[in-house]
Formats: sequence, structure tokens, C-alpha cells
Amino acid sequence: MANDPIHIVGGGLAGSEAAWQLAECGVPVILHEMRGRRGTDAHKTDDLAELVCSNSFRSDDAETNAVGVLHAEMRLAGSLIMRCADAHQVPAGGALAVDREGFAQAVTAALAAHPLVTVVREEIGTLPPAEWGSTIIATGPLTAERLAEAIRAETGADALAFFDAIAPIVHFDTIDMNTAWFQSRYDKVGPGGTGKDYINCPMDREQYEAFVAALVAGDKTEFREWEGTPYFDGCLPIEVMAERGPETLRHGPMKPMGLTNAHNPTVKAYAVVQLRQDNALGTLYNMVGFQTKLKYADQVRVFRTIPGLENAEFARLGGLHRNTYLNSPTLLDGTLRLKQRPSLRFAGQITGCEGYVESASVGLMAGRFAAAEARGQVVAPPPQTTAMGALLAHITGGHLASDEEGGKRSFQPMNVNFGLFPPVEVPREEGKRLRGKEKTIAKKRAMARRALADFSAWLGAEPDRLPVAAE
Ligand SMILES: Cc1cc2nc3c(=O)[nH]c(=O)nc-3n(C[C@H](O)[C@H](O)[C@H](O)COP(=O)(O)OP(=O)(O)OC[C@H]3O[C@@H](n4cnc5c(N)ncnc54)[C@H](O)[C@@H]3O)c2cc1C
Repeated sequence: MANDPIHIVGGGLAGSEAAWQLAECGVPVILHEMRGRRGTDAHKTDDLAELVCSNSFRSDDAETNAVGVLHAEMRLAGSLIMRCADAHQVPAGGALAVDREGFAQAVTAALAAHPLVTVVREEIGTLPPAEWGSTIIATGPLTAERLAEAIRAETGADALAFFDAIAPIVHFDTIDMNTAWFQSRYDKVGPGGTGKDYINCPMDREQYEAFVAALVAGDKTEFREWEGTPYFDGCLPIEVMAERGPETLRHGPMKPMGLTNAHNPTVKAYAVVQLRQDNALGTLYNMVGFQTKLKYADQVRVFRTIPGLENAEFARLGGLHRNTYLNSPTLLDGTLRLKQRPSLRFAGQITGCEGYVESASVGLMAGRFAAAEARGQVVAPPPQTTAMGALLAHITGGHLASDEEGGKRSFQPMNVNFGLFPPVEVPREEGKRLRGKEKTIAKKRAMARRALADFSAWLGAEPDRLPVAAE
């Protein structure tokens, strides 16, 4: 019922946006935030929606940049986070950067002033009691331990990750398939596979030795205090493996066995880098076993020495940091509810998105879904052609769940990027005229235009129209 309050746990970017969307729909909200009672390893204040690190919401270009499109969609949907970011903008070229204190204080004040929002400062240490009814959990990458344990007990040990060991993800159309080839190791056909499920990039001995030396010499990010958890097997950074000896990688993620170079079958590769399809659309591929702490510039420099990846564009670079997130594609339904307990919805980075804006946008969707449900309306997610829909599809199932080595989890958090959008054709005349980079930009423009048109249509089609930006 719309008069029963909806509880939200966590008043970060996602929880604050979800609370705003609900309240603006006329649904009362109780927002439980522990800061004020206890802190996290990264937050410094008690403000809601505190930015824990950079003060940038990244590119504000809604014509050729996916995060800019996400900004635009959020503004169309009456986002509190975007309204406060716009009001507290500081100069940053094409990026949207904010005065962090002014921004967080504005979000805190707007929620405190809303008659339908009650903020309670307390840590929630268990799963919400049944009497709470519909609840959104938006406790973020640093979810307090007791609640994280309770979520893990409910969902299963493999369902909640505490570490984000990220391998770089490459846009397929930037891989040189005249050098690389499709093949699964030993041509093995896994469930739903074809025996050609991986992209393989070959190296000869000289290339391999130079590559290992570059990894060892590369500039690395140091662990911060709050990341002081030791490495564990299965997500050792690639450069740590390289440091263990020159042959380690050839017997690990770069082993050449069971693979025959389709372009040069008689020459055996000395080592092979494999990439695995990362989204259902086949537009993104991740570098298998390449989780890394190399600094971003060095990742680009060193990984572009891999034959076939000389011109690779990365949808995301690798990293290794503390991050509590769900294996959402198996756990959540299309409107972010826990399948096994639909009164619980999740939002923000804990669902497996990455970044301030993405987290807030998932909060926005969760708030709208919960509001529609409270009002007895049918909930329709935004289409995958929109930035929010593309992100939601990544979170709730638009990825591949297993790999040929036996169904290991492969879901990794991700920023919004055009690789998550279904492909689009540029108008024929334009397509004929353009080449290379210009064509790529034209495609991005077409995706951005389509996203904003479809998002506006989605907003307009919502029953009983949920709030949108002031017209
Ligand atoms: C150290 C660090 C640096 C980051 N830097 C960036 C960056 O520079 N740029 C970027 O785009 N993204 C960054 N991120 C990623 C991510 O975008 C942010 O963490 C973002 O704040 C996530 O939004 P959220 O709402 O999901 O979680 P949060 O903003 O973290 O909000 C979660 C809230 O839940 C509260 N909470 C947790 N457990 C409980 C509980 N049991 N009971 C009650 N309240 C609870 C927390 O106090 C917090 O206020 C960073 C993440 C980390 C960890």
C-alpha cells in the first residue's frame, strides 16, 4: 500500500536517490543510515550521499559518452543527485565535477526537508524483519560486516563477493581478428557454446619475455589501508604471477595448450592471451585471468603490446579492491528484487554496477520500481537501448554466467559504457561517407540519440506518470 513506508538501508548515492524518487511519488520512506553512529573505512562525514573519493561525475557529454547519456536520463527522471550536482558544479572541462561538501549537504538537506522522508541514524545488522515489508538495501561496497554476513547467509556463500578482482574488458570491434582467432581450448563445447567461444591472441617467445618484463617493471597501485586483505588464489594480480618467475604465466592464464593459430596453424604459439565474451551482445570481451594492480596508463601501454590488441579500446581497465557485491544475475529479478525474497530489493554498487552515477541511477530505478509496486502498478524496466536499461540488463542477467573451466562466477561490476547497448546502424549515407574514428563517433551519437528518445518514451509511458524533471 502506498501509505505503508518503504524502508531503505543505506543513505549513500543509491539510497538517497531511491528515497527521493519514492517520496516524490507520494510514498513515505524510512531511510536507515549508520553514519552518525558508526563510520566506514572510506567515508569522512555524516552527510548522506558523501562522495568517498574523486569529486567527479565524469563526462557530461550526452551526445557521445555513455555516462553523459546516463546524466541526461537521470535529469529527465527528476534525479535529486543530478539536481544537487548541477547546483554545486565546479569547473572541470567537459566533466561534471562538484563541490563535494556543498553537494552532499544539499542532498542531506533536501531529504531532511521532505515531509515523506524520515532519516534514522542506526546500523542495521540483520536482514529486515518481515513487518518492514518492501525494503531497499543500498549499503554499498563497504556494507557493514554484520549485514553483509546476514546477506551472505540468505543468498549463499558464492553469491556475495567481498573483493573485486577485475580483468580489463575490451571492445570487440577494436580487436584485430586478422591476428587473433576464435577457439575454445581443445575445441571443447561447453553448455550453449560452439567450441569457438574464446578469442586467442598468440605470442612468440620474444614477445612473451618482453611482455613479462614489462609487467614486472610496470607502475603499480599500492594497496590502501582499507584494502589490507591478502590476495587469495584465483584472483592473483597478473603482475604478481609474473614476479613469481618467467614461466609462471605460460603455465597459468597464458598457457598455449589446446590452441591452434587459425591464421598460422603450423607455428605453435609460445603463450596465448585469451579473451572471453563478457556480455550477451558480444560487444565486450574480458581478458581471462588478467586482474591487475597496474596503473591505468601502464595497463593500456603494456596490454597494447599483445598481438591483436595493438589498437584495443578498453570498456574498463583492471583493478583489485574491496567491494561487497552480489552475484546479481542469478539472484535478482528484472526489477532488482531478490528472487528468493521479493520483499527485498537491492540498489547501488552492491548490485554490481560501478561508480557514483551508476550507483545513483540504480537507486533511481529501485525507487521507481518500489513506488510503482506500492501503488499497485505494473513495473516495466527501461528498455536496454537506454543507459539505465543497459546497466540494468548487465546487472540482472545480460551477461554470460559461466566459462569453459566449469561455471566459475564471471559477473564483474562495471561502469556504464556503449558496449552494454545493443548495436545501432548509423544512417546509410553517413555510414558510407565515414571511416575509422569518425564512424565510431557517429555510432555513439546514434546510440545516445536512441537512448534519450527511448528513455523519454519510457518515462511518458509510465502509468500515472511518476515524477519527471520540471518542464
Ligand atoms: C574507497 C572507494 C573509492 C571510490 N571512488 C570512486 C570514485 O572516485 N568515483 C566513482 O565514480 N566511484 C567510486 N567508488 C565506487 C562507488 O561509486 C561508490 O562507492 C559509491 O558511493 C557507491 O554508491 P552506493 O550508494 O552504492 O554506496 P555508498 O555511497 O557507499 O552508500 C552506502 C551507505 O550505506 C551505509 N551503510 C553500510 N552498511 C550499513 C548498515 N548495515 N546499516 C546502515 N547503513 C549502512 C554507509 O554508511 C553508506 O552511507 C569508490 C568506492 C570506494 C569503496
